[in-house]
Amino acid sequence: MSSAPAAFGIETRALNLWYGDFQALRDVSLRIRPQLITSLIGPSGCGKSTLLRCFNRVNERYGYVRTTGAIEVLGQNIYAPEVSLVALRKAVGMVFQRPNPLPISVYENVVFGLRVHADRKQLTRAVLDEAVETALGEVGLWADLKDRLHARATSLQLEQQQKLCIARLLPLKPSVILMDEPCSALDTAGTRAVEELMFVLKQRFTILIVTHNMSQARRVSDECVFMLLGEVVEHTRTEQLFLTPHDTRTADYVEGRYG
Ligand SMILES: Nc1ncnc2c1ncn2[C@@H]1O[C@H](COP(=O)(O)OP(=O)(O)OP(=O)(O)O)[C@@H](O)[C@H]1O
Repeated sequence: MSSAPAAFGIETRALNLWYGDFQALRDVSLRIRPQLITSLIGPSGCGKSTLLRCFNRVNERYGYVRTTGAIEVLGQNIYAPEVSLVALRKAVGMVFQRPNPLPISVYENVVFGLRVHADRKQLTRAVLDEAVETALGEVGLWADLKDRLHARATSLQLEQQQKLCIARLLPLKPSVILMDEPCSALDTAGTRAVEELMFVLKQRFTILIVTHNMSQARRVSDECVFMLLGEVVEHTRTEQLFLTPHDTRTADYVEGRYG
C-alpha cells in the first residue's frame, strides 16, 4: 500500500455487499477522516461489522460474498491488482470483541507480524527487542510487562490482553485500525483504559470502531455513522448526531425508540 498523503483514511463509493441473495450493504458512500475516531452505530444486524470487514477484505473468506463499488484506503483502491491481501492487512489492522492473543509469549505476540512480514535478515534480536519495548510502551503496558515478556499472553488480565492485541499491530505501521466492539469483554476500568489508549492512538491513525454502547460512541468518537438495514442514514460530528440529528430515524435510534 502506498503511503502518499490522502484526504481520507477510508473512502467508499456506492458500496454494495451480498451474502448470497441477501443484500447486507446498500449503496454505502462514506469518507472517514484520518486522525479521528469514527463510530459505526445502529441496531443489531444493520451491517456495521460487515462494513468494517470490507476494509481489510475479510468478508471474502466466505465464497458466497459479492461486493460492488469502490473502497479506497489512504487514496488507494484496495481491489487494485497490485494490492496484495498481505499488504492490505498490514496497513489495516483489526481488533476484535474478545481479546485474541496467540497462546505464545507476550514478546512473540508483539513480534509475530514482523516475523511474518519483514525480511528475516533484518530481524536481529536488537530490532525485535526494540519493537517490543516501543509497541508495549505505546499502549502503556511496558512498565507492567517488561519483566513478564516471556509469560503466556493468554495468562494476562483481559484488559492487558486487549492492549496487547493493539500493540501487536503497531510494529507493522498500519494506517487504519478497525475495532469491532473492542471493549465488550472488558469491565468498566478496562473499558476506560482502552478508550484512553484510543485517544492517544488517534493522533496517528484512522480509527473506526463498531460499538453498541451509545455512551461509548459519545465519549470516544469525533464522528458517528448511523446505519440502518445496510444503509448509511447519517454521518456527522458526534455531538450533532446525538443532539440535533438531521434524520428522524437517527433521532429515533439515539433516543432509544428502537434497536
Ligand atoms: N457470514 C454471513 N453470512 C450470511 N449473512 C450474514 C453473515 N454475516 C452477517 N450476515 C447478515 O448480514 C446482516 C448484517 O450483519 P452484521 O453482523 O454486519 O450486522 P451488525 O450491525 O454488525 O450486527 P450486530 O450489531 O448484531 O453485530 C445481518 O442480517 C446478518 O444476519
